[in-house]
Amino acid sequence: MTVDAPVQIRDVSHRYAGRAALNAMTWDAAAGQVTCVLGPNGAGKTTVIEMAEGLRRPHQGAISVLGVDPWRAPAAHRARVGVMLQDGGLPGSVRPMRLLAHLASLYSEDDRADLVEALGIGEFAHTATRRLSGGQRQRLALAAALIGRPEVAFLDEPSAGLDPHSRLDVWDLIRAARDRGCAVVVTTHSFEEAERLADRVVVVAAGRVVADGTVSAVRAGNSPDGDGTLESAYFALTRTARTA
Ligand SMILES: Nc1ncnc2c1ncn2[C@@H]1O[C@H](COP(=O)(O)OP(=O)(O)OP(=O)(O)O)[C@@H](O)[C@H]1O
Repeated sequence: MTVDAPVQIRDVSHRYAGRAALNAMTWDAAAGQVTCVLGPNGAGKTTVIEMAEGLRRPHQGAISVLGVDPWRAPAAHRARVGVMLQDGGLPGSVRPMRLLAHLASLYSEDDRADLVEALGIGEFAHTATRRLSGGQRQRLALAAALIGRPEVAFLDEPSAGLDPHSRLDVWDLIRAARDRGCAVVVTTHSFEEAERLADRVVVVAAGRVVADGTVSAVRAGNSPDGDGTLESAYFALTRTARTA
């Protein structure tokens, strides 16, 4: 854990209607790194990410994003943080080019053309968002999250449902964001995605962190002979949490 990490989750607990969803969860995401958050359905990934995005307030614990509590953050803070939600959250009647032009106008730096090129958005740039395929919408949502070169990006399953070419494009873009210093937080159910992208993985189960480290450290620490796969480590870790 580092004092100056742009994303700091500290002892965060949360309940929905009396049922625990997060239980003293603590992890960080560092600048210039991709942090992949893995965990079974219902483990608490979306809940904690929504809190870090300032959309939900924890019942206990503290969250800091770029040094401020995201729940109380001023509008200027939001311009420094990119968000890609699982359901896209895109307005249906707007055309991609118009949406990206509007978003770019909110930032000092206009990197629209690079994102359109990198994600192949040109081929559907003038089609209403509601008429786009799932994968096209996904690519547009990623461009919307990364426009303006945010310092922190929260990407919820960014490559889910994409064809193999688009997945590679998305991974390249995420690496480029990391290489320019962005703290990128990716939630995923894909071991391949985590192995290819993550500088660090945080495995959560039943609202708790059950492993946190590099892919190789998590692999080595959670297989009997120390050379298992991330997948086998994940199953060992999440099985333990389920029966705990
Ligand atoms: N708005 C809500 N009201 C009540 N319970 C909720 C609400 N949102 C989430 N939960 C519950 O909190 C727990 C954590 O849910 P969360 O969506 O954070 O999990 P997740 O790890 O993101 O799952 P998935 O992989 O399916 O997206 C689950 O038991 C879920 O049913």
